[in-house]
Amino acid sequence: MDIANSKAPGERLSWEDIQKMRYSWNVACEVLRLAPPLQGAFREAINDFIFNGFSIPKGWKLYWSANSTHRNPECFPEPLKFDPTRFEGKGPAPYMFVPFGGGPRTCPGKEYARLEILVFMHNIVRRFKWKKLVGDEKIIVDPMPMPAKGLPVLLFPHKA
Ligand code: HEM
Repeated sequence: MDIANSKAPGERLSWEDIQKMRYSWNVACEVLRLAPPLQGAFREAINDFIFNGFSIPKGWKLYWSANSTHRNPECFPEPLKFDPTRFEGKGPAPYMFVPFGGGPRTCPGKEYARLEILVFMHNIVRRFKWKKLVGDEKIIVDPMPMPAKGLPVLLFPHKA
């Protein structure tokens, strides 16, 4: 809220403001951890190798899963608990938090997505209070996670 409160009505966010929105981004990361938009992707083994005692032959198709990595208690203790503080300080070790993939094929739109998410969060908090119309709405995966009923909300504009 520090950034939201520092802006005059109608004043736009600057790039510097975006860099300071650490807490908002930690919240967004925790959402991306529990409901990664892309569940994972395929790779092809370019060599024979052994992983966790399994022998993987060259040419096999492999699936890396963001979802199972993000819910692995060795990576994230109490994995089902929503806790944005996990991303404070250095945050998770490399390749434990992979909503945008990792390595040479990491999502090239990652920074643009971060910008869009933070600008959206800023504007919705700044302009509205809201009330969810479906209390315990489930998330369905088809193939991307989405609220089962489309997340209907009532928006209440703040008074100017
Ligand atoms: C929250 C938003 C987004 C998420 C969670 C996301 C996630 C991902 C993931 C997991 C991959 C696969 C990485 C891999 O195979 O290792 C990917 C690839 C890709 N993403 Fe995104 N993405 C997002 C937004 C965007 C945006 C905004 C753009 C473009 C403006 C974009 C463009 C791409 C492209 C072109 C690839 C293919 C890269 C390659 O194969 O080399 N993404 N994304």
